[in-house]
Amino acid sequence: MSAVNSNTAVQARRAPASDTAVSLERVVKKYRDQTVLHELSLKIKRGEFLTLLGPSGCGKTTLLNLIAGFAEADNGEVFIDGEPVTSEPPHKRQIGIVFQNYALFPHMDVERNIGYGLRMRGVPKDELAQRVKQAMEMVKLDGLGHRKPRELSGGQQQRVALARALVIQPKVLLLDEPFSALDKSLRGSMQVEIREIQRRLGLTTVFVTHDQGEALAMSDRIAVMSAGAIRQIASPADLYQNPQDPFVASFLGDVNILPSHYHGQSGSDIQLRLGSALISLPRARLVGGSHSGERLDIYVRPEHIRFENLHPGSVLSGTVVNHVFQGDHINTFVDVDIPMTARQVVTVRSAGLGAMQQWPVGSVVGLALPEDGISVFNPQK
Ligand SMILES: Nc1ncnc2c1ncn2[C@@H]1O[C@H](COP(=O)(O)OP(=O)(O)OP(=O)(O)O)[C@@H](O)[C@H]1O
Repeated sequence: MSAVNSNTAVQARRAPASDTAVSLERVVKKYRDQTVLHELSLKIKRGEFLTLLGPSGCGKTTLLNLIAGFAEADNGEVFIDGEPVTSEPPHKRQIGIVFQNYALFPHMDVERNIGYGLRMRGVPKDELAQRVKQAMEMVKLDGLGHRKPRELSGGQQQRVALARALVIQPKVLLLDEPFSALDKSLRGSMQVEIREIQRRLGLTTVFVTHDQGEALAMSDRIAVMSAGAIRQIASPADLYQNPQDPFVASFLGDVNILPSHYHGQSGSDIQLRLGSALISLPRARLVGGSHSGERLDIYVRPEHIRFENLHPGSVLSGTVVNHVFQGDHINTFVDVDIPMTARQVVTVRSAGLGAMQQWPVGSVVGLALPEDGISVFNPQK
């Protein structure tokens, strides 16, 4: 047998490398009598950029702290690279972290801040200097090595924090709301830069934010959290287009909620009564089951509704009450009368100025709903 063949044989006997970098299994975290995470399970793939998105207080930072080792689970297990680390202290987990306030050491200059983790690990001086230099180049901090944090801009401080996290060659990078102290334009460019570095290094990254736009723009997958649980985890496009939960649908982008009633089924379609109109949708758009006459909420995003000349078959009709110019799109508010339920204002989003010119305030319009881009939820379930 040749050397190559025997090598192959050895590899074949080995278990295939898992594509899971971090795994949490039924973790529970309590603070006194408050349960902050409820038997939460999550698998983070190697090299992916995963975002924890949710409103304030839903448990995002707590989850990050369990991965980092700053907090210990009351129940359940945390694995990194397949090894249980639930009781391991933070310094044994090989994790890089960028905190919201960066947490730089004020008395150390940039180089010493970045080299801190390597000094703690006893890395020899020459190698340390080399790695600090590389990290500084990567985050574009060349020439600022001898400045103290107070002599840096917010964006530069963030670069130091990022370099300090990257220089230890972490198994996982954790980012806890790292952009919140930056102004809007800097935030956008740092998002792009961090994502480029992360991709180049193939670095498994967990990012915490409560900013939907940031999550949609940056992530391979988003885990939407509320009240200590993950409601849905999927790619940004899938979450936006196919939410499986009303909370997810309304947390990720604007949505109109139209009250309807289940009418019946025909083949692979369901029929809903919306006011006096009967509409047919693919069965797959309804999340959960329903019975005849039961109330169902139709969730439709503003950009999926179309204006039409009012005609007897129009699903919805209403009066334009306002146009709001937003630069790249216009939001038009239409006061809609849904017979047998209630009047409500529906938002329609369109690109360009066409809708504003064609349907001035006061116009009576018809509104068409698409089959795609609609989700239907049973509010009783
Ligand atoms: N050390 C602690 N002691 C007691 N309660 C805590 C502690 N840390 C967090 N909590 C509580 O746990 C819950 C979840 O907090 P956590 O910081 O994880 O939420 P979050 O989603 O990160 O919120 P935010 O977006 O505001 O940072 C909150 O109700 C919070 O008050």
